[in-house]
Amino acid sequence: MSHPLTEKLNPEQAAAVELPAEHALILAGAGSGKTRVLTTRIAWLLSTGQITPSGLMAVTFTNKSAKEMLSRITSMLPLNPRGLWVGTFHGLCNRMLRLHHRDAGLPEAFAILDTQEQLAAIKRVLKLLSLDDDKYPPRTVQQYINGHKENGRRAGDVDAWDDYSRHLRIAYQEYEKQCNREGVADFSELLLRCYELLSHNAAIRAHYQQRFAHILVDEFQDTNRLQYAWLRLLAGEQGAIFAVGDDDQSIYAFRGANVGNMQDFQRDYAVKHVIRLEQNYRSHGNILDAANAVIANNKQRLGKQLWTDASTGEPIRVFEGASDFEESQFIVEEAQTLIREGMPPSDVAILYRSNAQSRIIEHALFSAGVPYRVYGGLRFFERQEIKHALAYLRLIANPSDDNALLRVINFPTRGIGARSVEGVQEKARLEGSTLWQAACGVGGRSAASIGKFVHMIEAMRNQADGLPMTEIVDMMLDLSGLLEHYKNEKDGEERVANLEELINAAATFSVEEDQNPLIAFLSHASLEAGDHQAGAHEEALQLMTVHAAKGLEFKAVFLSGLEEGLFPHDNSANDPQGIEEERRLMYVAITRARERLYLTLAQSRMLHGQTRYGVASRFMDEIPQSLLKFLNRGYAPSSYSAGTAYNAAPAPKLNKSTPEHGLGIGTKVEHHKFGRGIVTDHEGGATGNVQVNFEQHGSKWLAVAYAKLTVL
Ligand SMILES: Nc1ncnc2c1ncn2[C@@H]1O[C@H](COP(=O)(O)OP(=O)(O)OP(=O)(O)O)[C@@H](O)[C@H]1O
Ligand SMILES: [Mg+2]
Repeated sequence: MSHPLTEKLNPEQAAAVELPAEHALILAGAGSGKTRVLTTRIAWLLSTGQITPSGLMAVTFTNKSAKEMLSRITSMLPLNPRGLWVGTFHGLCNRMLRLHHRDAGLPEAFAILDTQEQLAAIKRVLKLLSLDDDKYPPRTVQQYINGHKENGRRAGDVDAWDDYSRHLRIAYQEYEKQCNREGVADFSELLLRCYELLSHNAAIRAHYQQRFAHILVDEFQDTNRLQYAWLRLLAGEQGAIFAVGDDDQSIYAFRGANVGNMQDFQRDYAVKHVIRLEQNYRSHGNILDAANAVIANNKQRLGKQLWTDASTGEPIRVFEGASDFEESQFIVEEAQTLIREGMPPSDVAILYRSNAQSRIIEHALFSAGVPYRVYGGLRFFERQEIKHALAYLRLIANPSDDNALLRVINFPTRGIGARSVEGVQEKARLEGSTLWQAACGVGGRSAASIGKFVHMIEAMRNQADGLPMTEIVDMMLDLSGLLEHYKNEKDGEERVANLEELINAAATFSVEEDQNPLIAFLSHASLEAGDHQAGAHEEALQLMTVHAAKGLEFKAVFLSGLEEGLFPHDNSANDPQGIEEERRLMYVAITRARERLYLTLAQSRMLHGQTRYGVASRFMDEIPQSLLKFLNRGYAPSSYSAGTAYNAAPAPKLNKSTPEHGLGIGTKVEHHKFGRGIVTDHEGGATGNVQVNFEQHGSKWLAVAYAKLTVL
C-alpha cells in the first residue's frame, strides 16, 4: 500500500521519494516535480521515523526557494522549521561558522561584506599597495579573488608568473590579511572558510558526518567545485546524498558552476539510482512548447523532453513598446488588470535579465501605487540610509569593522575631516591595528572630535546589551543622529520612511534561540534579499532577475527586455558557450509561468545613462509563431530575423525539407494520448522534435524518438 504522502505523485516520483538511504540523482526538466519530490522525501523520511529533524540537511540556491522548501515541508508535517538545517549554501555555511567561530578563526560577530563592500575593501588594499586603478581595476581584482576562492584557492595557492600576476597575488594576500584583521568575510569566504573548517578539524567534521545521515540538494546543476567538495566532506562515508537537477537549467557557469558535477557525482559515489521525470505539472501546453522549442537549439544537452497533460492554454502574449517607459507602463497596467480580475499579486512576477532593468519598472509601479517586492537584488539593504544604519549596527557588534567605521565616522557630519581620517588610517597602518584601535588612542588636533565619536559608539555598545532588536535599532537611529539628519534633509521623507521600515524589519525578523539577535539580524541583512518594499506581510507583486527566479513558479509571468544585448546579454553575444547559457536562462524564465506568459521588449531604452536602440532577442524567433499573440503593432521593422517582420502573422514554415524520419510538414499523424493531428514544424533531424497541431489538444512539440507517432 502506498504511503499517504506519495499517493498524489506519479510512479516515478513516488519511487524517488521512497528510495533507500543511498545516493541518488534525479535528473529532470523544469516543473517535473523535482523540488516536490525532494520535499516529500524529507517529510517521508521524518514521518516514517527513519530520521529526526536534526539528522538531515537540505540545501538550495536562493533564499526564496529555501523558504518555499520549508513551507512545503511544514505544510505536509507539523514541525518547527527553526530546528531544520534547510537553507542556501551561504546561509548554512554562515550558521556553521557562527557556531564554530573560534575554530574558524573568526570573531562571533564577523560582518558579511556584500559585493559593494568587498569592492570598497579591495580599493583600500590597492591604495595601500599603491597599485594603479587603471592597471589593476578594482572589479578585475575582485573577480580574480572570488574566482580563486570559488575554486578553493587561498592567495598562497595561486600561481604567478610575471609582475602583473604577482601583484594580483599580493593584492589577494593583503586583502586576506585585512579581512582577518577586521573580522569580516565576503560571500565566497563563507563557503571557503566553512570548507576549511570541516577539512582541518576532524572532530567537527565527524560531528556533522554522523549527524547528517541525509543530505538533499536542489538545483544540483548549479553547484560549483567548492560547493561539491563541501557536500562531499559533510556526507563523509555514511551520509546519503539525494541530488536533483536539470542540466538545461544550469545558469551559473559564469560563476564557476559545473554541470560536470552531475557526472562526477554519479562516478564518485557509484550512484545506483538515477531517476528521470518527464511529465511537467506546472505549465500550460503553449508555455511548455515555447520552452521546449527554445532549448532545442542548444547543442550541449543531456537530452530529455517534457510533456504535459494540461491543455494548451492561452497563447503567449507579446508586447513591443516604443521605449522602455512604454514597456513598463504596459506591464504595470496589465498586471493591475490581472489583479483586478482576482489574481493574487504574489502570483504575478516581473522578470528581467539584469538588475539595472528594474529601476524603470519599479518607478512605474511606485507611481501607480502598486505594492511590489524585489527579490535577490538586496535593494532595500543597499539604500544609502540603510547602509549607514547597518554600519552603526555593525560597529555595535564589532568595532574592528573598518569598512563600517569609515562609512560613518563622519556621517552625519561631526567635524572629522578627511585629513583626520587619513591620520587614523596612517596610525593604524604603522601600528598594524584596526582603525577602531587607532581611533581610540588618537591625539593631536582631531583628538576631541574623534574621541567623541569613539565614546558615542561605546555608549551604543553598552546600551545595546540585552535589548530586543527593535530597541537597538531605535536607540542607534537616535544616538547616531541619523534619523535627525534625514528629517532635516530636504526631500528626506522617503529615507526617513525607509529607516522606520528598518525598525519593522527588525520587529518581524525571527531569531533562533541560540543566536545573538544583533548578529543574526546583520547576517539576515547581508544574506537575505531586501523584501521590505512592501510591508512585510502585504500581498505584493514579485520582481526579480531570471537568476533569482530559478525554482519558483507564478501564475502569470512578464518577461521584460527581450532585446539583443540585454537577453542574450552583450557579454555572451560572441561566444557559443555563452549563448547556450543565455538560452538556458531563457528556458528557466519561460518555465516559471503556469498559465500566462508575456514577452515584452522596447525599441529604445535608457541604460547606464545612454539611449540604446534595440533589436528583438533572437530567442523570440526560436519560439514557434503559432504560439504567439502580438498585442500591438510594432513600430519599426525588427531585424531579429532577416525577412521576418516582427508583426508577421503566425505562418506555417513552408520552406523546410522533409526530415529523415519522414514526418514532414503536413504529415497526418496519431499519438496514443493526444489523438490525431498534423505536423506543423520540425527541427533537429531524426533525434529532434516535431510540432504537431492536434485536433483535440492543440499544438505540441514532441520528441520524435519518444512520441511513437503513427503516420496516417
Ligand atoms: N504528481 C504531481 N501532481 C500534481 N502536481 C504536481 C505533481 N508533481 C509536481 N506537481 C506540481 O508541479 C509544479 C512544479 O513542481 P516542482 O516545483 O517540484 O518542479 P521542479 O522540477 O522542481 O521545477 P524546477 O526545475 O523549475 O525547479 C508544482 O506546483 C508542484 O506542486
Ligand atoms: Mg525545483
